[in-house]
This record gives sequence, C-alpha cells and structure tokens, in this order.
Amino acid sequence: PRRIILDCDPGHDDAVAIMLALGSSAVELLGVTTVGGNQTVDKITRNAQSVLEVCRRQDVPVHRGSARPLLREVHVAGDIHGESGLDGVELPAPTVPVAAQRAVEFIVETVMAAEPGEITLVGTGPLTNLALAARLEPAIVERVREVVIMGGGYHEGNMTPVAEFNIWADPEAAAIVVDAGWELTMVGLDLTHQALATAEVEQEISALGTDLAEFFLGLMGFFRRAYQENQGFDDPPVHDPCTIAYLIDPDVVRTRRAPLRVETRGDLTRGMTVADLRPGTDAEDCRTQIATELDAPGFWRLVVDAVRVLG
Ligand SMILES: Nc1ccc([C@@H]2N[C@H](CO)[C@@H](O)[C@H]2O)cc1
Ligand SMILES: [Ca+2]
Repeated sequence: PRRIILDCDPGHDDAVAIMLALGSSAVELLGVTTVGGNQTVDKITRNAQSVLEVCRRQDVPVHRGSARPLLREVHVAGDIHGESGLDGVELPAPTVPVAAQRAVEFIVETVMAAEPGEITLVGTGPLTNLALAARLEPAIVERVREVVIMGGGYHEGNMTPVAEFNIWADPEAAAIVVDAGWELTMVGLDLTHQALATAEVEQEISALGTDLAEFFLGLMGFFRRAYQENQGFDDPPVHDPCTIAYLIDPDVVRTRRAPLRVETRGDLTRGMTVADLRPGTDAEDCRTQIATELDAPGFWRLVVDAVRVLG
C-alpha cells in the first residue's frame, strides 16, 4: 500500500480524505499532521482527533503543526467550514491525547527512518508544515516518494479569481514545496470541482445505514448549504479526498506533466499557481504534474466503498 502522512486542516473535505484513507487497503495512514487553515490550529487538531474517534482509529497519531503561515496573516474559512471547522456533526471528545512530537518533527523523523521512496506526503491544507520540514531536513526531498497536494488551479481560483485558498493562505510555503525538486502532483480546483457530492451520492451513502454514513451525511449537509450560500454551487465539490483517490487508483485522476511555479509577490495574483501548459513542456524529466480530469463515478465508488468498509 501507499504509506502516507496526511497534513491537513479538517475541514469537511479533509475529514472525507481521512475516511477514504482509512477505508482503503491501498493506503496506509501513518499519521495525521495538522495546520491552521480552514480554522485555527487548535480547532483543526481537535477536529482531526474527533474524526479518528468516529472512525474508531485512535491508533493513528495526530501531530499538531503550525498555527499560522510562514509570513502572512491567519485567514480562516469560517464561511465554508463554520465556527468549529467541522460544523454540522456531533464531534466526539478525543480519548487519546495529541502526540507530544510536533508535526514537522514527525514528518522528518518518519521519512528519514523509512527507506528512500517509501513515504508519500499528502497536503490538503496550507503547506506551512511541509515547507518547514523541507527546510529543517533537506534530505527528505530526495527520500520522499511523492508529494500530492490539494491546492492551486491552472485555470480556476476560489479565494481570488486566480488563486486557491490553501496556496493563497501561505504562498511562500507553497513556493518552497513546489520548487523543492521532489515529485509533486498538484490536485487543484480544475480537478476537484469535478468531485461534486450530488444527491445520488448522498443516497448511495445513506443506503449504507451506518452511524458513519450518518456522520458523512451530516458533514455533506453543512458543506452543501455553505457552498450554495457562499460560492453559488448547487452541489459541493469535495476537494481533499481526490488526492487519496489518486493514490488508491491513479486511473481515477488524469494528470499531465507541466512546469509549476507559485506567485508570491503579485498583488492581484497572490498565491496563483502558474502551470506552463504550452506545447512540449510535458517533458519526461519534469517532476511536477497537474491533475486535469476526474473519473467521477470511479471516485465516488472509492468513497462509498471506504465508508462501507469503515462502518
Ligand atoms: N471556500 C473554501 C475555502 C477553503 C477550502 C479548503 N481549502 C481547499 C479548497 O480551496 C480544501 O482543502 C478545503 O479544505 C474549501 C472551500
Ligand atoms: Ca483542506
């Protein structure tokens, strides 16, 4: 299985990413690291613990990470994720304390203790922790098998017309991660806006008839209303689990190699991910790639199967 660390800011769709990782035998979730993003890192960390409680996987450690971006001010996404960061469901109190080791140390130690090419880092929040890890121990860059991020977009934005929230929140961290030189797959809004939680999806989940299915529906109910009221979407795009689906079954996500950079100095373009899609840029030795097309039925089949297995 792909052995991963999930750096995240749960967040409704981060929670689904955790459930998909736990419910699939193709992925081994070694630990969850948290970062301020959708909400403050205290709330995010508590949410991560609660999701693991609901999934009855308290064996997976939660390591707390950066409360704020490297340079920029904290901006949370309360309009989409609510005051708690996971509004819409009952969140059980954690029964296991947060790990003593901080997120960045856990990332570095896990990668350096494993064989080269064994560990995959998945980031579904601002990339502050991954940037700090690459600076604390540069040796992880050639040791990590692949970095997969939910963030950015080559033709789409949400925080601004040209920037996606995770990248916009900490553009300097994103630039460090994107420029580091490791294999990096950007699963941006162009892809994740195809992962819409339709009524049909909700019916399939509801038919499972388990407590976990109800938890999922509670998450999606709030996320749907928030997206309708604030972003004008009929059905909510469930961004973060697309990274996990790509690892479970690469055929579910079409990718294209392309040089990738992050704008950190722009005024109108703060946090823009600039992909070079001109002819001939998809060279074999290009170490960054972007996700372009989702097999939506295939994606949702993986999600429903995971919720069923976990239930
Ligand atoms: N409006 C909005 C803001 C932030 C997010 C979060 N950031 C990413 C999408 O921009 C996902 O990781 C999701 O958790 C989603 C919607
Ligand atoms: Ca997220």
